[in-house]
Amino acid sequence: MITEAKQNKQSMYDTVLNQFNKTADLIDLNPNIRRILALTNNEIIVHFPVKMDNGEVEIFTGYRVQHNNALGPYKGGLRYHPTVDVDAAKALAMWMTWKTSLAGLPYGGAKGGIQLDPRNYSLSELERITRRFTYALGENIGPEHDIPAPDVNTNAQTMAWIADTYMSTKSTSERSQNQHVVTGKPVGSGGLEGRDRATGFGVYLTIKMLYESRGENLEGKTFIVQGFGNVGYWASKFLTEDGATLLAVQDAHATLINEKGISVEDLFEHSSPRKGSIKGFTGAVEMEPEEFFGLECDLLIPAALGNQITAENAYKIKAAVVAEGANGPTDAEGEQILLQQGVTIIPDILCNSGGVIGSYFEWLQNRNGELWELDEVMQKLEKKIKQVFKNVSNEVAERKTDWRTAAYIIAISRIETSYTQRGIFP
Ligand SMILES: NC(=O)C1=CN([C@@H]2O[C@H](COP(=O)(O)OP(=O)(O)OC[C@H]3O[C@@H](n4cnc5c(N)ncnc54)[C@H](OP(=O)(O)O)[C@@H]3O)[C@@H](O)[C@H]2O)C=CC1
Ligand SMILES: O=C(O)CCC(=O)C(=O)O
Repeated sequence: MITEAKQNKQSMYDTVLNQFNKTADLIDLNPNIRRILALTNNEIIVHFPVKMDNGEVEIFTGYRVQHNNALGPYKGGLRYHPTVDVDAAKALAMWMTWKTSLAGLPYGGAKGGIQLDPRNYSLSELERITRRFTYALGENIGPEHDIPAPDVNTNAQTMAWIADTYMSTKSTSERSQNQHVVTGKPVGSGGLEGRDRATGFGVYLTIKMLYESRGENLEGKTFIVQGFGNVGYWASKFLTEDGATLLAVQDAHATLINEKGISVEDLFEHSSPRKGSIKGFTGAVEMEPEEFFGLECDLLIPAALGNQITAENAYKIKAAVVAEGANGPTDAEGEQILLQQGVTIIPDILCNSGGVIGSYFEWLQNRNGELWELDEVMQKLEKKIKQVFKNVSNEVAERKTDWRTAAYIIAISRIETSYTQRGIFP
């Protein structure tokens, strides 16, 4: 309902650079490392033709931005959305670098996608578009070089097409060694049990841990969620199973409210066959989209696009906690207002890091020829997320600062240490 970056005064790229510069000043980051991290390593733009169902040829533009690989291969999702452009991909790639570093994963950061609205294409057109995009990217991706994953409007099926296309470019004997060129694949094609819910689980767990650190729990807490896709659905499911109540949901087509609580499973059943849209759900009523952020609730979860919380709406927010399931949902001005209002923001690079941690497990599973069971995955995920949360929480306490600043200090300091240890910069 609210549109992304371009229509806002600040772009996502402005938002991430602002966050980075603030931290670089705070930690007195080595000036050479600062110059490197303020730029992206590679910005790949490909144009490729695809034959549509009606026989006509359409030309698409795809992007892959590789921000930094000081800590390991580039890692990050692919987004299919009309707002995808090089600036959006640059911002999202930078967030991946901070996120993988914060989580202590042996990865750098990348992001990309195609500028299109998938609703305008049939499934077979989307398959052909994805396969041609993969060919066009060529060796710019690879299992030890740059490993894509799902993001907005892409899913396990998209990843299966990419893996299949990429592997088909290899000799028969090398194919199986290339399965980990993407993560988030379907279980049965090298995918990891639990990767589907990993991001939403991380969102839930970080919220739960925050409340626990204050001697509270989720029982009786009310929340609202923007975006009811992979992240919004799974986060809502885990939260309601632990006693919280979902009051309102917003997607690109509707904003729904039910003060008695919305059934997450019923809403999911309703939305799945409708290409994800929640519109028309009878277990809630439609409300004005502009009133969504101002609803009385304990917790707000933006789980859709970037730059949604801005100077125009932040002052309306009543929730005491904002848990960033989405990447970059709060711009610099929005954040300033929230902090002044005493709102705790669980920052994206911590809150939604369960996804890339799950991807790391899938990558290891494929690399080592193993099959991990769901219980094992969820236990490992929980342990890792708790560890990352604790690190940030300690930094918050030590520095007496907000959660994003604390998370950025850890993430950027780790990259600085790596460059320094390698002796590149005195
Ligand atoms: N998938 C993952 O593992 C991870 C995702 N993220 C981030 O989480 C966010 C959501 O990703 P994911 O759940 O995978 O994406 P999905 O494509 O599964 O879902 C996106 C959701 O956002 C909604 N949405 C899109 N545009 C708007 C808008 N203008 N206003 C309100 N709602 C809107 C969509 O509604 P509709 O269906 O009507 O278009 C849909 O409900 C993104 O920021 C992504 O980068 C972060 C880490 C990992
Ligand atoms: O799973 C991954 O590799 C990355 C997921 C992603 O795009 C993100 O965390 O924003």
